[in-house]
Amino acid sequence: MTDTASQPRVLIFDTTLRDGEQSPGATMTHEEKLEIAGLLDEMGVDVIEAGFPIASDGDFAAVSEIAKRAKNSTICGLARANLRDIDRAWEAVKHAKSPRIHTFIGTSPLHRAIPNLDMDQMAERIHDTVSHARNLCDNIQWSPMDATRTEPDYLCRVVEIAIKAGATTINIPDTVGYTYPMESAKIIRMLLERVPGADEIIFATHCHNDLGMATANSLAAVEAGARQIECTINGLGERAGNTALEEVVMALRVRNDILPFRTGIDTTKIMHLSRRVSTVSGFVVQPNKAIVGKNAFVHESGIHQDGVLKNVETFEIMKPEHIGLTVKNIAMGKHSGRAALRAKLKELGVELADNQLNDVFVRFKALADRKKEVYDEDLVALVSDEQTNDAHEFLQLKKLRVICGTEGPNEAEMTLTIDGVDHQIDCTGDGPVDAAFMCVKQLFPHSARLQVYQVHAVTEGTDAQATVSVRLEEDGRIVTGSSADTDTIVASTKAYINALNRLIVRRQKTAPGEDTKTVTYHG
Ligand SMILES: CC(=O)SCCNC(=O)CCNC(=O)[C@H](O)C(C)(C)COP(=O)(O)OP(=O)(O)OC[C@H]1O[C@@H](n2cnc3c(N)ncnc32)[C@H](O)[C@@H]1OP(=O)(O)O
Ligand SMILES: CC(C)C(=O)C(=O)O
Repeated sequence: MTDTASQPRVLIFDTTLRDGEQSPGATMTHEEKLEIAGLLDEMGVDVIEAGFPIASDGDFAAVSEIAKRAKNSTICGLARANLRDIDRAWEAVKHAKSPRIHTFIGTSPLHRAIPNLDMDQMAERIHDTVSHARNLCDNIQWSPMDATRTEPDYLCRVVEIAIKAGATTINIPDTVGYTYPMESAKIIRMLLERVPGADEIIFATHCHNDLGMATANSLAAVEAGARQIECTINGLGERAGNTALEEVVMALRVRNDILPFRTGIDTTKIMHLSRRVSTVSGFVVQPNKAIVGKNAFVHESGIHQDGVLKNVETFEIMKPEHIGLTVKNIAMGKHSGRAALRAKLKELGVELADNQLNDVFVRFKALADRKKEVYDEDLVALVSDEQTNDAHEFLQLKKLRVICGTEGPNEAEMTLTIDGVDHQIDCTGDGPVDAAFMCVKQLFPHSARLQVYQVHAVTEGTDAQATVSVRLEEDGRIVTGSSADTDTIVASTKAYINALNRLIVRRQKTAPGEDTKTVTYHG
């Protein structure tokens, strides 16, 4: 085990609430911002950029409240290079135990042209605004926006001016995600070598992910001497997003052999924060997202499953517990092999001889060809005596037609196959989903209560697939069902029926109140 205590510290600056919130559609409520800030503070984030106080009264109120509540983190407010913005940012952060003002201006030729300032005029503006900020607060961060497309000589010149005017952190933004790792490192090295006073301040890196290199560029900057990484949870941020906090923090932990730097982050809080940010921002984390994607610790292919069962390190470079994920799933599907099937069944309390396992394996593969994911209940059904020759589902939706719209009543006409026999009914309801669910209830009476009903669009557009998940509860037994279809009503009905089929299996396997555990693989 490496002793990291003596390693140089890299500060983690989280901008989920400022740059992250700039993701189109990611607006968070006041309460949500306070909650996320509280979690970031608890996790050990060094600096929280809580917002852009001049942008709106809402932003001002959130930054002020976060500043008052923060226990450990420095609270930072963003400001353009003008006195009004800077004063407003100070008003918002000044009650923090540790306040910071972050002021910026675009220094590249393209950005200098917007306010129509020449190099000298811009240099003067930087001097004046940074000096003004420093008169208010002794913790000042300055950023030359679009630094990676700024002429190197001019970048050195303005960084020197900002340091002389009192900036304590100089952030080098790759605003448009344009740089690549060697260049990112080169810029930091150049500034450290050429700018007088550079060794007395902290250099930060703020990368965007337009070319998918934000994490690599941030780590390269650290290797070259940057000691603050700006990042967001789940990589949220303008356009393709920012450097993902979870990626840089875990990279520094996992590759501490070649990146010998420490952070103050309690990595076991990562997963929870990722889920909360995803929920409050409405930005679903892609399943294959590094570290926090739902597949990041899931092994579906037989060879991988066999490997992790024998030695988890064969296919995992970090432990799920390190990010606060205590269990991980082995997803049973068409690519799974015998080793995984045996392990899953063992968790369900089923031990089979080799020949029995082979039989079950053949039927499991046939089922997996028809179902995207094979659930615990499906496996239980596969091996049970009464269903040995029948992997078909007890309830099947055969036909559904709905009539809905502005004029009521909403009506559903359904044919449901129950244990191989077709049954038909028409029902009305409060909306088409309610009418369809009513048909199922009439044809297959049950006392299960709908606890959760969730609809997600898989893609954009009106032809997008809807994925629906439902959770039912009956006598303490809880089952979930899900389905996807381009028709939301069909997906909803199938998800409901899917849950009922699992409930039927569950009823046969457990007494009321005695819920079976979810099949999971503990690494
Ligand atoms: C790279 C980044 O992420 S930078 C941060 C970007 N974030 C945001 O813009 C989110 C919040 N922004 C807002 O709410 C609004 O844009 C506001 C309130 C800041 C300004 O709104 P408005 O006054 O209507 O200006 P508008 O948004 O149309 O244009 C931006 C103005 O800021 C100026 N500006 C942009 N950057 C800077 C800067 N660093 N320093 C000084 N002025 C700047 C522009 O030149 C433009 O000025 P102009 O109106 O005189 O031409
Ligand atoms: C304000 C600055 C740091 C920024 O967000 C960027 O340049 O991307």
